[in-house]
Amino acid sequence: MSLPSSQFPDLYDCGVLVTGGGSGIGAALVEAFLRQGARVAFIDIAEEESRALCDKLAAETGKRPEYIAADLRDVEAIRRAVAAAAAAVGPIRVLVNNAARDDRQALDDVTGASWDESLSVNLNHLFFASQAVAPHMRRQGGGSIINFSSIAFMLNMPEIPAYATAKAGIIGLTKSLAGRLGPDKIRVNAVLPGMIVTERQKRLWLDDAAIARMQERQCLKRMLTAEDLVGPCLFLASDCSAAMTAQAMIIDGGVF
Ligand SMILES: NC(=O)c1ccc[n+]([C@@H]2O[C@H](COP(=O)([O-])OP(=O)(O)OC[C@H]3O[C@@H](n4cnc5c(N)ncnc54)[C@H](O)[C@@H]3O)[C@@H](O)[C@H]2O)c1
Repeated sequence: MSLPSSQFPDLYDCGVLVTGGGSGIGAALVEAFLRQGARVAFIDIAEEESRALCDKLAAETGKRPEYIAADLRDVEAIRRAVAAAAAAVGPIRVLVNNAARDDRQALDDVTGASWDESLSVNLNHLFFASQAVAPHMRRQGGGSIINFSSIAFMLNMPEIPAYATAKAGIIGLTKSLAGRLGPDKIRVNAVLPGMIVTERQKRLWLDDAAIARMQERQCLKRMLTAEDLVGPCLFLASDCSAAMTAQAMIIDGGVF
């Protein structure tokens, strides 16, 4: 599938920050916002992959996103990265909290440290990136924050207890931030992807049988890809969704 052709004029020249933009869905979003004419920065821990993405997009689109290397598990690093992003692309009006890591773990292998680490890579940074970006959005009279949750927390997936907990927590976080930031005209919404077949997912977790089983549950009988998240995220970022906040949008081909 290719990127949707729709243009959102209010995203032109707009400062956008995507976390985990170096691969998968985040990379598709970095490209999509660039193609809208936005000024795009992204944070990622995977330096080689991220720099390769910047080179590829610069060659293909004539525009280079700003890559900021940082570990989102470190709150001070988040604050520095958001400041660096704003210095590079100007005031941030859209934040996409996309980064995560869906490691599998057997129940008996979970420790206090591994549980905390999972919440720090899958939940905590969404709050701290939003906190760091809020003053920039306030100064511009508003903004849009998009939080990546997952339908995984509504399925019986026994091997991802901390990830599922984080993804459920993101719905609560979204509601709370939307209430706190609404008076500043900052909207906060969540997206819940279904099974999105990326290279990483195929390499680590998904075989043909798992993909076929999920398609059996979907209303739409096709594989979903990273590009399927682009239209919903552009819509939530743009003023087309100006009255929409505190919502959770499921993009799963009709599993739920
Ligand atoms: N792919 C799916 O099927 C699916 C389904 C539901 C929800 N989601 C959600 O969508 C989002 C994107 O998923 P994806 O499949 O594209 O994932 P991905 O693993 O391909 O991309 C995640 C990115 O985050 C980066 N990252 C991980 N830990 C980091 C850290 N500590 N600091 C900075 N960057 C870090 C990775 O390097 C990577 O580039 C995630 O929030 C995921 O939970 C994905």
